Parts: sequence; C-alpha cells; structure tokens
Amino acid sequence: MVKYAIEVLDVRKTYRPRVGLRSRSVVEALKGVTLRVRKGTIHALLGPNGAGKTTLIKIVATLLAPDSGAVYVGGYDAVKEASRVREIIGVVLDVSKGFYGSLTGFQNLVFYGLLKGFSMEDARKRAREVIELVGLDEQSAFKKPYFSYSLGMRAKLSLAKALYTDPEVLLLDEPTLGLDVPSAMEVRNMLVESARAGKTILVTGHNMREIEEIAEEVTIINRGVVVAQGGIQDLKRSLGLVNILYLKLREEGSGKYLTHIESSLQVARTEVSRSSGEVAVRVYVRDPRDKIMETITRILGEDPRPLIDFSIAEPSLEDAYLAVVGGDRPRS
Ligand SMILES: Nc1ncnc2c1ncn2[C@@H]1O[C@H](COP(=O)(O)OP(=O)(O)OP(=O)(O)O)[C@@H](O)[C@H]1O
Repeated sequence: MVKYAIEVLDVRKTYRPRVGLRSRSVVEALKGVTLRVRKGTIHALLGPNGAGKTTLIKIVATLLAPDSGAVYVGGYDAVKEASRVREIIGVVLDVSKGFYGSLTGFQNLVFYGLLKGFSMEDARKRAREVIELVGLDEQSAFKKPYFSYSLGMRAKLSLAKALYTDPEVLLLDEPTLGLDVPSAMEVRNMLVESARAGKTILVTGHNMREIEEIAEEVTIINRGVVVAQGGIQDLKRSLGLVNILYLKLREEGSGKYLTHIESSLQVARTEVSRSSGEVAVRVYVRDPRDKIMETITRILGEDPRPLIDFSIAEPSLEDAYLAVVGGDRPRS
C-alpha cells in the first residue's frame, strides 16, 4: 500500500514570462521543493504571496509540468501518468474560474458530470448531493446564474466541483477565500470529516488559525524554498517557541513561589510587575503545557496562599510562521 498519497521530490519550476517583444525575464518559482503527505491527513502549504504555493498545487494537479524532480499522487507519476492522477484528484484553484456564467450552479455541475462520463440521471443526482454537502443555498444553486454569485458562493461551488467525483486526494488553493465566518467553519469541518474518511488534502491558505485547526502537518515555503516542515507542535518546539505562563500572586510569599517555579521549569525569561499588593508575572517557559500544569499543581499543594490566578498561553502556528518568514516582503 502507498504510505504517502502525495510525494513531491526536489521539484523545480522556472517561468520565463515575455517582457516586451523579445527580452525574457526568469522567475524561479520553485527551487527544489520536497514534501510528502500521508494518506488520510491534511497538509497545509504556507508562505507569503509569491512563495510558489499555487505553482506547486498546479504541478501536483498535473496542470503544469515541473522542470525537474518528480511528483507522485496515489503512487502515479504526475507527468507520465497524468490521466491516472486526474482520476483520483479534486482541485480548487481560482474559485472564480471554470464555470459558465449564464448557467446555474446546478447546471454547471451537471455539465461537469456529463463531461466526466456520468449518465444524465447520475450527473443530476451527484450534483444535488455535492450542493448539499457544501451547503450552497438552494435558491442560488438551482435558480440563479453563476455570474450573479458572490465570491463565497463561487468558493462553495468550486468545492462542490472538486468533491464531485468523490476523489481520494483534494488539492485546494485557498478554498475558504471570500467565505463568511460560518461558511468557512462549515468548509473546515467538511475537510476534517473528509480526511477522517480517508481522503488526503493538500491545502494552501493565509489564515493561520484556520490552518492550525485542521492541518496535521505543514510545509512553509518562501521564495521557492522549503523553510520549515513537519507536525505543527514539533515545528513550534524546533523553532524554540515558548509557552507563556501568566501568574497573579499575592505580594507575600511571591518571591519564594517564583524561585520554586524557576527552579522547576526551563525558564527563558521572567517579567514581573507590581501594583497594590499584587504581583503580575509573565514566565516564558520552554517546557510543554503538561509539565507547567504539573509544576503549578505541585507548588500549590505545598503552599496555596500566594497564587491568585494563572493561565498558560501556547504559541500559535502564526508565531511559528512569523518566526520563519516574518517581515519578508512579498515578491512581484
Ligand atoms: N504564469 C506565470 N508566469 C510568470 N511568472 C509566474 C507565473 N505564475 C506565477 N509566477 C511567479 O512565480 C512566483 C510564484 O507564484 P505563485 O503564484 O506560485 O505563488 P503563491 O505562493 O501561490 O502566491 P499567492 O499567495 O499570492 O497566491 C511569483 O513570483 C509569481 O509572480
């Protein structure tokens, strides 16, 4: 059995856009990117504008050929066996492309089904199913022409099309772009459900909170190069990101309490401020949350009096992302 549903091995891609009549500039969009996505998982491809994410999605989707390197989807070579790959993928690229403006969403999907070899009856049945699955409202789906759709409705219809053939692998370039908050949440839930059901998803996006909620692993690329990769928690740890422990203590006994904390945990830094008999402390800790909780509980057992309140803030994927590409200006 194939362990990785998607394998991208040392892929390079250069664009040579025409500038003026003769001269050509060269854009190295991917400079040797490798990533592997395990079957039944969600892997997020992150990076600033122009990093090369769309280029990579298009290559995995067989829409662009790499200059060098190899890509396998479901074990099939995306260049030599492109038609096999196309049978097992669903793709969302530009949510505003790929539909006929004068047809309704339903008609567009039925037409797509017929192109994919479905009978008229099956094409209509499947179109209804995916419209329901993505939560596209019926009035819009069956009555309104596509050209009148809002960006959010277009995004849902794109997703419906990607899911139409019930593909093993979903390749989604910013699938929640333009969706309102509840719709984006519905889509996220649907992706998580799809992965649970065994589908493999490679998704790009700029909303780190959304990505953190759904993805198991991430690849961060910048200027065509992988700058960080792996499980989200491992990534935070490897970047040396720390938890922040907030403590509110009574003045009396606070010194001893803090000494205890600092000797039990790997503390990177402590910030203390005092006001009206209370001490507010921020402790930057390298230990995981469990260890911090265990330490607080133990010290509390010895002397509960100084502690008024505490909370722990864990670093977010956004912190990790900013640590890797923070401050970098978008290209082009
Ligand atoms: N058809 C093309 N011709 C020339 N250059 C291109 C073409 N498509 C993309 N590029 C360039 O390749 C680089 C990577 O672009 P790509 O669209 O893959 O980035 P991206 O990470 O998807 O960005 P965004 O987050 O803005 O969608 C950019 O410098 C872009 O300008």
